[in-house]
Amino acid sequence: MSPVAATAPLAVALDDVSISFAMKGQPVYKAVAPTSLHVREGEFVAIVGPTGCGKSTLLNATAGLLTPAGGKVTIFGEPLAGLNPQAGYLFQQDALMPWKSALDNVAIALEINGTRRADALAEAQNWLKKVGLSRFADRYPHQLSGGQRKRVGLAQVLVRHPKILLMDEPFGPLDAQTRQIMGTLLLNLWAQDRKAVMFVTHDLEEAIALSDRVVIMSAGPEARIIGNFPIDLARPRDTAEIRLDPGFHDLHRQIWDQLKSEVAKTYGEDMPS
Ligand SMILES: Nc1ncnc2c1ncn2[C@@H]1O[C@H](COP(=O)(O)OP(=O)(O)OP(=O)(O)O)[C@@H](O)[C@H]1O
Repeated sequence: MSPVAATAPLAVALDDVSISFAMKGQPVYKAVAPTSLHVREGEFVAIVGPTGCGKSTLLNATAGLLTPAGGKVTIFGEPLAGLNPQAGYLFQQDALMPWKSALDNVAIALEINGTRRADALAEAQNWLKKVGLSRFADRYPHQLSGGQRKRVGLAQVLVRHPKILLMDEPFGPLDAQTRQIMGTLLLNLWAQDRKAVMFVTHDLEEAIALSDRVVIMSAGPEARIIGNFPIDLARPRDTAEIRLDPGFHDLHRQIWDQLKSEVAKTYGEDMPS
């Protein structure tokens, strides 16, 4: 059981979802075999698995960026048709516009939905403050560090108040220390209104430090979810300090026991013993 109440409404229900890719002149690639994943309102779920297994693909199906070959995607009880309007998506790569300041990059997320510019700017300023960047509002992306650009990216997604947050290796390019700082910032912001989160990461420690539940995907092709580990560590958490908790080590050992055999399948004989 995840620490989130089993009675909380379902934000995302993937039921027997399978995903294939057709490429010219090649057999259809069955990336994801029928698999199911339910994420409740207020639940933070991390998805880990070997490289290329289909983690991003599953996130893309939830975002409505691709249509599954089979199964159902249901968002707050409604079948998903087209793009998921409830979801905010944060990718590994920055999605910032280089010709706009940090403030404008956040404000534009509201302006494209019809918010008046003055209101959008005020709200953007408010979010830059929440991510600790008030003093950098006028800077352009190339004048910001990697961690600062991630903060702008986070503000750009959260300013729209999505009910579901889809995060695909969002802190991947950052150094280990900045990743932990970003993790703690994310948890602090998340604690304010507890969105449903699906967080893809290669980093098992990061997955445990952040989430209520870690799910494991098997190696592809025909990957599916094969492990489900509730993370009952106390909140609020500091993502650096929680790693010193004995409970953290127990969870890491249990989950890695299952994950390592999937990782080994991906690397075959190249896997160091
Ligand atoms: N548009 C596409 N066309 C063809 N194959 C694709 C496409 N997108 C993904 N794939 C394949 O589907 C599989 C799953 O890809 P996906 O990006 O979801 O994996 P991942 O688990 O997120 O990988 P990583 O951890 O390396 O980011 C891979 O074998 C990939 O090559």
